[in-house]
Amino acid sequence: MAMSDYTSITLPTPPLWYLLLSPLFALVIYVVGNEFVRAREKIPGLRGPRGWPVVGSLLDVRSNAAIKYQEWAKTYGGVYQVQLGNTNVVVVNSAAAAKALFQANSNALSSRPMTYTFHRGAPSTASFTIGTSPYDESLKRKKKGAAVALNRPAIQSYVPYLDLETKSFLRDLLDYGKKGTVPIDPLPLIQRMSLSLVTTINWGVRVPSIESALFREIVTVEEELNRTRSTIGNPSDHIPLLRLSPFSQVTATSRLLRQRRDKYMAKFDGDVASQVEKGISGKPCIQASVLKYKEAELTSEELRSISLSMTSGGFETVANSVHWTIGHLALHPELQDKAYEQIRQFSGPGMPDAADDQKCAYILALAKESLRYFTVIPLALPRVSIKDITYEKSLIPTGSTVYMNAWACNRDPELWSEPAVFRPERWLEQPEATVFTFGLGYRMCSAHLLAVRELYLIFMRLLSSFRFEACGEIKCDPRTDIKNPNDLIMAPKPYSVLCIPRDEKGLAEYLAKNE
Ligand code: HEM
Repeated sequence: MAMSDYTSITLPTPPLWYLLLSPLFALVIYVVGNEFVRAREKIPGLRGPRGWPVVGSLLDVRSNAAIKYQEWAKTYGGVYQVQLGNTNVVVVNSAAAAKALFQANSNALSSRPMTYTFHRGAPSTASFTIGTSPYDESLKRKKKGAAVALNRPAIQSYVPYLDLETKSFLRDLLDYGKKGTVPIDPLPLIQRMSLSLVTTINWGVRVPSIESALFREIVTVEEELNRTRSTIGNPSDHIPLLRLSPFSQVTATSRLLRQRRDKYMAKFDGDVASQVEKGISGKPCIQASVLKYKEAELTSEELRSISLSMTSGGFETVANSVHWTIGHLALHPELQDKAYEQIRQFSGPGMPDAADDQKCAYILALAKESLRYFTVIPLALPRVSIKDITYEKSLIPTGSTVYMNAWACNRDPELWSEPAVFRPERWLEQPEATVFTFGLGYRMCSAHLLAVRELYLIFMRLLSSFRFEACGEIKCDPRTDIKNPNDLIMAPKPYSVLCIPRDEKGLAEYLAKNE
């Protein structure tokens, strides 16, 4: 056949209806195929809501998932499965089941899921924070390094930092609140204290003021980055179809944020590394401990990952716990008065000692109650199983995603009477009860001892120095008043308080002498 014969062939024009309907056919084929995939993921024998095609139960839990999961437990029992788009999740909602699964199967539940939004584009697992790393040799090295820097003797060496930062916090409340005469939003002051605790404990470097550019940069970047770690709030983690959307800019945004974070991390890490190299014994800090801890054989990427973990793990968690609690205290003067009385009985007049290791039983109880009642990470951090687990009659296969609903476990009526009431006394009656807020098992919060010690001293000093009075309406109910219900770490809505010094002259004199 000659060439010209081919060029003369004219293809039939497809009818218009065909052109219009073919994307719809493709979508239907996708949805049907995807439903088979989703059905195959379900665990036989475990109950759970049916959910919708493609999205599963994602739309039902997009606002405050922990409360919805707690409600569903009434229908499906303490352990059930839900489908968030294509992610099949086992949700654990009772204290007994959480212990049976996360403690008794600590090793089997030692990994984390890799998500599209957060993990995509990262160079290697060594560069993830400890809390977002899957289980592998690199994670084991990082956890070993962190454990050395966060055990009891290490925490003891950080007491001077706790002392300094809590005093600075009192000074800020006194100054910005004009000795109790001007209402303030305490959040930036709380954030400065929490951030400076992280930076001094990790690198021996302070963030002395909320006016500093460094403060503003770190707060902005860390808050935004934590948003990309949301368990429920990134639909493209669970619905693969959405990843095709040209409007999905999340990954580009997180890349930019990570670049900004790398800048301040590199500066902090570099300063400590050069001190250690020159044999200068600077202030005790986590980075110096892990640099000197040769047995862990950490790579430079892993050392950086430990820094990232301390910042992302320690900043917003402590800050938000304090923020919720001050709001709640302002609404409950009777709680403040009881705490004040207990502190005075325990430590006499003057500033409570930073070296006191949580010996004032009532304030320790108040710190634990704050952790229980507000549960700032309501779904803990997601886990992935690395071995099969048998739970009652069901086999939870290797590779399953499992959420611990710490919120529901902390409010389990089998464990607590009146779980929806803030009552520190419950911890005096049941001192050995579990705080589920830090998770359980091998991947439990690496810094839970440090976190409780920080909160204890913060509340000791706050409540012995100030009375908090609400200014305008304070909405501080953790069931209804969350600022961004999709976030990983829950914050309350903004509010203002008067911080009235209990002994203005005595406090001002103490701070002038002791800073
Ligand atoms: C009120 C304060 C805090 C709360 C409520 C909290 C809560 C949590 C939770 C729920 C987890 C996941 C646990 C699990 O999967 O079972 C976690 C992990 C972690 N936290 Fe905390 N945390 C707090 C403070 C801190 C602080 C101060 C640091 C560091 C200075 C820190 C560092 C970490 C690290 C490194 C992990 C990852 C552990 C792993 O994946 O193996 N946390 N935290």
